[in-house]
This record gives sequence, C-alpha cells and structure tokens, in this order.
Amino acid sequence: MSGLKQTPVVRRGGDGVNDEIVLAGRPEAIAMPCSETALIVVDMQNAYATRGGYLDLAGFDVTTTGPVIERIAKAIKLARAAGIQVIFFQNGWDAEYVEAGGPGSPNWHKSNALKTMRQQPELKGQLLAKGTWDYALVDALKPQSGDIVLPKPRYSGFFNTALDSILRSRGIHHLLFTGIATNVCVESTLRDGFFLEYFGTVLEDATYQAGPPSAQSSAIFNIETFFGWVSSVDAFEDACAALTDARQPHASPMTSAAAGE
Ligand SMILES: NC(=O)N/C=C\C(=O)O
Repeated sequence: MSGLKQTPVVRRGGDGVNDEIVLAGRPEAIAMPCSETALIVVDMQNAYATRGGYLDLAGFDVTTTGPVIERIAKAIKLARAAGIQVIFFQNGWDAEYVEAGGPGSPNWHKSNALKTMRQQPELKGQLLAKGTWDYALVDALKPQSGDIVLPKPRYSGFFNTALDSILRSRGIHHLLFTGIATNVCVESTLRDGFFLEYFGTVLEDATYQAGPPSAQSSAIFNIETFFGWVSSVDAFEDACAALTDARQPHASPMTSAAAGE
C-alpha cells in the first residue's frame, strides 16, 4: 500500500464539514459525506475466510485471512462511530440450490462451490447453503442493530437483490468496500455500482483475493484505473479522526477567558 493522495479532487454531494470524511487514496483522495456512504462487507462467511470452508475445500489459499478479518472489524467499528451505514453481504443459495441455477445458467458451470460439490457429492448441502456453518458470517464479524444484512445469489451484490433501492432510499452514493474476494464479488459489485452511478472505493488491505496474489493486484489495478478508488483502513481511520475533530464543539477564546483558564 503506497502512494495514497491526500487532497480530494473528487467530491460528490455536499460540502458539509461536519459530515464529510476525506479519504486519502489512489488515483486521488476522495471526499464523501458519512450520511451518503455505506461500508460494504462482502461475503465474510466461513465459506470464504475460514479453513474447512468452500474456498479452502475448492483449493484456494485462505490461510492468511486473519489479519484481513481484523482490519475489516476495525473498519466496521470506525464506520458505525462515524454514522456510516454498514451492509453485510452473504453469498449463497437455498439448501436445494434452486437459486444457484441449473445447467441453463453459467453460474452452474462456473461456480467452484457447485463444481466442488459435483466432484465430492458428500459435500452437497454443506457449501454456501443457507443455514449451514459455511454460509454463516465469521464469528469475529457479527452484525449489530442498525446494520443491514443482504443475502445475494450471484457475485454482484446488485444482481437480484434490493441493494440499489436500499441505497437510493437512504441517499447513499458512496460505497466503501471490504471483504473477500477482491477479484470476484468485490470487483463485480463495485463495477455494477459504477454503471449505476455509485462512487466505489476499496479499502485494499481489508480485502483478499480468490487465487494467486496477482489476482489481488489485477483487481486493484482495474479499480484504481477504470472503476473507482483505492484506499486503506489506516487512511479511513485518519479520515474518521479528522471528522471527530471537526465535530467537536471548540471552546471560543472568550469562553476560555471567562472560565479563568
Ligand atoms: N465472494 C466471492 O468473491 N466469491 C467468489 C467465488 C465464489 O463465490 O464462487
């Protein structure tokens, strides 16, 4: 992570000092009102982040997701304190896999979860099926009152979900992305959001790829160059700290003098 620019040249929405965070980022810093921003936590389920879950069983390396989970937890805490809406996605289907689509769907052919279960029939009903351990969010990232949990049946969070209306009804235009996998569901949702006029920013160190490290760098390159902005959890923390400062009622010199200080 390097080269984050500090001065925002990208601003959508109001210029309300008391509601705005300015996020250092690439290719530019970006300013966003908290009330118009959502932190999206993409598919932080055992399937994607835990040994013994779908990605692991399908042959993807998930051994180093621990620090990513910790950084996502920090981003969630910061967002809640700043008044930024937190939205958790949960990827998967009903226990019979009707929502996954049959052979007439490319998803049936490309989903590595469905392929793994066809190769190992004893896993049928266990991978990405609602109600299972695999489908559940990881223990360290539990939704709280006020957060939104959104099930989704395909890689993009906009496809066959209420996401767009949830965002539009709340006046949200900025999406801050965390989660797994950067190169699949994070990138798919950020791209679809771009076409729907949402400003997408990924907190790079709070995401993890499905595949080799080059999958992460390629996704980040695409986002930074074509579809959105790239920042970090530390930069988000700095932006939230500056917001907290701006929100403090500052004592005027008169008040201090009157108090004998
Ligand atoms: N959450 C994701 O990015 N999912 C990636 C692959 C899959 O669901 O098969």
